[in-house]
Amino acid sequence: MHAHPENSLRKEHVCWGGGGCAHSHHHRLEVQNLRVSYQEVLALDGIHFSTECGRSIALIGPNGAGKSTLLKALAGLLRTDSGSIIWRGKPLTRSSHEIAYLPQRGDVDWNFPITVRGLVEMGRYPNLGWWRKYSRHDAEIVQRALTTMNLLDLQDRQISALSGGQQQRAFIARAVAQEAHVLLLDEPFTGLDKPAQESLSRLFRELAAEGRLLIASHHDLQTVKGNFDDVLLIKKNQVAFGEVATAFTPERVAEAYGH
Ligand SMILES: Nc1ncnc2c1ncn2[C@@H]1O[C@H](COP(=O)(O)OP(=O)(O)OP(=O)(O)O)[C@@H](O)[C@H]1O
Repeated sequence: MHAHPENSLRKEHVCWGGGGCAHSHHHRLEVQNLRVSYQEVLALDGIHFSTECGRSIALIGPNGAGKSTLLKALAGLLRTDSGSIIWRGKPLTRSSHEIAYLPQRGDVDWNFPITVRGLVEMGRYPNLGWWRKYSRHDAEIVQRALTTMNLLDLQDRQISALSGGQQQRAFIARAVAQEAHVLLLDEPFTGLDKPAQESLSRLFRELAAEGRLLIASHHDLQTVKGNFDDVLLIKKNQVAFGEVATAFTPERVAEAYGH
């Protein structure tokens, strides 16, 4: 059965989503000694961390540090050279509907002709086998995602006719409809004004409280504290990982940014 977001309990006991979540176990994501390269360019090396549903992680590092690469690798979209990504105890070898990836704004064709509802409905397709029709259950989940993300009034709008904040919300609604446990977001705050950033940050807290795992690349060092539980600092290699309060020190930031 599918857990309703509104039924989700306390974050230390609950993983969001359907089935198999014993209260004594957490859905864990473990990354072990990950290395990724593009032909001769080594983009990531020695990335290793372990986390669980209910956390939000800021992925920080200078330009070219490998943030997008790591998010794509976690989404199962890239071939890795070595190391492993273990999701719920099993190696992740390809993309999973439990893990949703939201690309950088610049990588999305916002003129693609699709309505908000159509985009959110796309979230159901990974769950549909070719033999199964889009059901009333699917429609309910889409409706709930649109409601949760406050998009009901905008559902018939083309995504090209939305503000940046609304576009982000529509993409997150798609991930919610997908019943993703893990949300990988590439620079979700970029291009949003203050109110939209604040509402997105509130939404992140809610999604984490529901028991989802959020990993977002982030450029604004001033807003890490308060918006995220943990930080993963990288510069091709891993510089630090841990709770923001302890791992996000000026020394580590200087190490990652090289000054
Ligand atoms: N398709 C590609 N082919 C070759 N090299 C690539 C490719 N994509 C990324 N790279 C290289 O891999 C490294 C990591 O890039 P990545 O985009 O992951 O960094 P990033 O931390 O997301 O950067 P930014 O903050 O600028 O978005 C860089 O050296 C980049 O030039």
